[in-house]
Amino acid sequence: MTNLLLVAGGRTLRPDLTVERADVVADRGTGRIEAVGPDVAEEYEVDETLDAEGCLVMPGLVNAHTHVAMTLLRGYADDKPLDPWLREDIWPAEAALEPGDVRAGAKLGIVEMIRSGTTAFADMYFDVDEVVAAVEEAGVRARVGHGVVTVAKDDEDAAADVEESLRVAREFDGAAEGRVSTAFMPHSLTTVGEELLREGVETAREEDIPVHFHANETTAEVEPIVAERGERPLSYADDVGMLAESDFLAHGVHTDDEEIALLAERGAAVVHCPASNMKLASGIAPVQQMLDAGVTVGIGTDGAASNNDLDMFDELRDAAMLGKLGADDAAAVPAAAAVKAATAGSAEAIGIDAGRIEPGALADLAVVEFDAPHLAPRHDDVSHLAYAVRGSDVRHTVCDGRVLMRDREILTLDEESVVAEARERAASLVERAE
Ligand SMILES: N[C@@H](CCSC[C@H]1O[C@@H](n2cnc3c(=O)[nH]cnc32)[C@H](O)[C@@H]1O)C(=O)O
Ligand SMILES: [Zn+2]
Repeated sequence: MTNLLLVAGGRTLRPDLTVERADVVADRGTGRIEAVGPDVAEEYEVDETLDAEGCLVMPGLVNAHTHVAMTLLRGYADDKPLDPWLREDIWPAEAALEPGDVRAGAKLGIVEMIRSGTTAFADMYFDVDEVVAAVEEAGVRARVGHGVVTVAKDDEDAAADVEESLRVAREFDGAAEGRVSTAFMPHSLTTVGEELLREGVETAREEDIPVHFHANETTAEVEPIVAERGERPLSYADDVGMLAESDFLAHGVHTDDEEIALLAERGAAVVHCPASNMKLASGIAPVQQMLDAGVTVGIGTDGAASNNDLDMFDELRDAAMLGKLGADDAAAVPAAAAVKAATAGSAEAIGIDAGRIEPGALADLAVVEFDAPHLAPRHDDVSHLAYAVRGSDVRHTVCDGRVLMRDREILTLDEESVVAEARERAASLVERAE
């Protein structure tokens, strides 16, 4: 047994975003790409082959910000701005969530992601052991964490929430044979009090734990910080020490020139969530400006209740479209930039060594079929990835050198029972919540 997987006969998206005829050999032992090239099939003895004839082999998409178990709340409350949506609908429903619900919702979301070619995600939620169990079973990769909210909690509960986030970050780092990594995850700069935020971040820094949080998502989140502190939110975040190179923040919609310069200087990444920003009418992130400044930009779906799906192809199209609208320039966020953000950019943002097809990189791949009418003719594969491919065009998904979906059949989870359980649990959750 060689333990090698061959992805044969396809065209391959290279790190420089060019496309060439090339096979890919992945080592299931190391989980890494062994070789890429037009003739590598002849050089290796492999024991498993995936047919990619007529397909494009690309890095697995990386969903750099989500709350995966929120699939159970998909379509539960729509058409409201962020603050009332969270306070009146989402948080009360989440208060009724049981650990088994989080497991079921996470599995549903992971099935959806595997189907649409996403191989890794960053997740902020609670009952993180359930998310980890789902990741382990499904075979995907994730950076997970417990979201801390201290507002409206007494001192003891608030401190316990911070402690839980640090505990989770310590305990699960390296789980699922190394496919799980972690971060300390204060929910946002306005939902976590300053003292506990500083303490938590300080501990995270001492222990080399990355920090992930929501920031500058709406003006309603920016204004109180400016009013109270006389400084912009990211200047405050910098002062707290949460803009290190390992750190990544979700949204960054309302960021000014100085904040963008600060991000570029410190090396913290921004995860752009265009669908969520449109749906909650949060605003338009200055993505092209961030890219021009040298900020690492990834893309995320955010939770399914504000999207309402976890299809990263939708997301990267939205990123390209909204980037143009926001910059008032059709040349802004071009196809290649959007594809890069959803792969290498997201991988860099959340700190995993994936998102590019080259020897040595993690063997996380999506094989996209180009046969459908909406993908004809085939002038430019990268254009299609940004503007025309849908998640349902993904034929095979590979993570860590292991095939998770072959010919649209998920091998690691029983899709039918995952969907059935999620439906049942969502129904009783809503009953309990109301
Ligand atoms: N420990 C916290 C939970 C925080 S998890 C992260 C939270 O982010 C929420 N969330 C989802 N989407 C967004 C968004 O776009 N902005 C801010 N929060 C969001 C999500 O519903 C979840 O409650 C508690 O006890 O309430
Ligand atoms: Zn979020």
